[in-house]
Amino acid sequence: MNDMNHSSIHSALTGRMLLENSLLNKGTAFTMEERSELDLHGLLPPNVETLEEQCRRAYKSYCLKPTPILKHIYLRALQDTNETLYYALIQRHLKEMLPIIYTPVVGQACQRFSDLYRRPRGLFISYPERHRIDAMLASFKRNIEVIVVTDGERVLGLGDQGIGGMGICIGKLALYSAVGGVAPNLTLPIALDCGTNNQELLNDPGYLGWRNERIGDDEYYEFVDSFIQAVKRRWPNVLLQFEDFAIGHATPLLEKYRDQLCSFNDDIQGTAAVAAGTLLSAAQSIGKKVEDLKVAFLGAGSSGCGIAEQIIRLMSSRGLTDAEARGRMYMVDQFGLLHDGMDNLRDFQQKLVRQRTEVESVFGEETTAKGAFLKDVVREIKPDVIIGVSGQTGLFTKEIIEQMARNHDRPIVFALSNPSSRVEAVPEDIINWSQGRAVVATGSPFDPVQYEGKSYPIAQCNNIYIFPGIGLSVLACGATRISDGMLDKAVETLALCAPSAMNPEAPLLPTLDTIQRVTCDIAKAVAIQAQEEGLAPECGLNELEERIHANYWKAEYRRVRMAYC
Ligand SMILES: O=C([O-])CC(=O)C(=O)O
Ligand SMILES: [Mg+2]
Repeated sequence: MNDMNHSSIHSALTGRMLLENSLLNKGTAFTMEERSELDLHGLLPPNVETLEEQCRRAYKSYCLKPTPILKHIYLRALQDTNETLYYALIQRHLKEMLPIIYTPVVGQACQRFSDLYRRPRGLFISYPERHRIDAMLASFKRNIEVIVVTDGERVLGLGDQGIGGMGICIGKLALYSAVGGVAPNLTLPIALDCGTNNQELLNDPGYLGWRNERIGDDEYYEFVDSFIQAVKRRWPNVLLQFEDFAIGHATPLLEKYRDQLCSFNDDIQGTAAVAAGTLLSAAQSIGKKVEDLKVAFLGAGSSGCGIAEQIIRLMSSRGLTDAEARGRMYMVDQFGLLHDGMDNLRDFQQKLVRQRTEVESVFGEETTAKGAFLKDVVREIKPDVIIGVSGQTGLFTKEIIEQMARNHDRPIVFALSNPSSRVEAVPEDIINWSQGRAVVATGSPFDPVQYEGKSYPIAQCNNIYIFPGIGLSVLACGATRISDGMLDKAVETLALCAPSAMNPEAPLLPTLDTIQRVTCDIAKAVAIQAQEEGLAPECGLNELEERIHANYWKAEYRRVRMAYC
């Protein structure tokens, strides 16, 4: 049991060194007693503040920062100075600060990572230093329970950002703590520096990563493998989240390692789970059965195909055969609707393609040869749902949305590419072009849209609704793997928690003021499933609930005492 919420902390550090440690530092909240015991007198202004007072003061400074990226820089500096205050502050202003510490502003922080770099956080493992991985991991004396790792090759929809990908790992882990209650000292962000093919970074004299083109696949897989094996030696029970790997690497890495250590890919499985959960809510709110829907995807990379596979499992759990469910998926990429006559299909696309003969009979030979694009698919197939994971803005055109609105009374439109600058169409346009009838979700946050006197909330269909719950679950129940069954439970639970489950006019996803409670519900459902599958030791429901509660770290100060060695 994790008693860190209540007990005092013993610190071997005193004086200035203690104030430099962001996990232990309380700044002006060190009491006079602590200041005496820990040699802090004179190093702090004399007025002792409460956490609440510190939050008010920090919020004032935050508000003085004129732009989102300056606000981000302020919060990151606070995180590196005093983590308890940082989390207390963002939990009090979650709706306002989430877009600053996470998507979309974190995208800019990744793009400008080297310019903004100030203090060490996390681990940078570069290819030329690959022989030192064990020593690097050993240098972290703490026990680590959750790692988010990236190679920075596909950061959000912003492409190759080299070591700038560290920014997204830091952002994800901040949410593990702020939303999922994973104590920050148990988390570690890692950037695997395999070089970069981003010419701008390579030309930038200030770039802090390894100035080299990305290594080839043979070296790459060997490098990642030595990293994974070192992690398994150092922290065999850690939960490892793969983040923002490029499409060619994401699925092979997931397939190779998901049975070797407790791991999952956030962009494939996390995004898939939140998208399927949101689709279930959307179907309920328009009075349709999810298994009756036809779904077209724009983008058939690892995320798009991951979402399709998750929806197939959802439909199969509701009575469809696997083949019937697959028959409802239409994957479109830059070459058109995927069919089995196409060259260069990736392994993970093979099971999602249509038959060429079928495509030809619907679209004709000429269109099939050129590629049947989303507008053709929407016109001829009349999907109930379009899901954009293309990483490119503007691809949900007025023509496509108007056609969707002609086909269906309540078309479902998910524009999931991140950050906001990459969204397939902005919600305001989707609502206007469909005369207020489209059911809309996006990956990045958007304000509600006003249309003809009515306000339309826009669901943020982002994996933030999933990964913190998985982390909390693993900590509480000790799961050794993340199975498909566990993700299916996250999907069902998310949809059950959606306000639209009670009222079809209400939002499709839980609002942010309830996200911590929803995360605990997801953690519980996922843990029960892990136990049923033999992936976690059995315990009673009460004990499980207690463990979730006990593991939920709270951003509160604890008495710091001197450790006498
Ligand atoms: O980070 C986010 O907001 C969601 C995500 O994983 C991605 O877009 O790669
Ligand atoms: Mg991602």
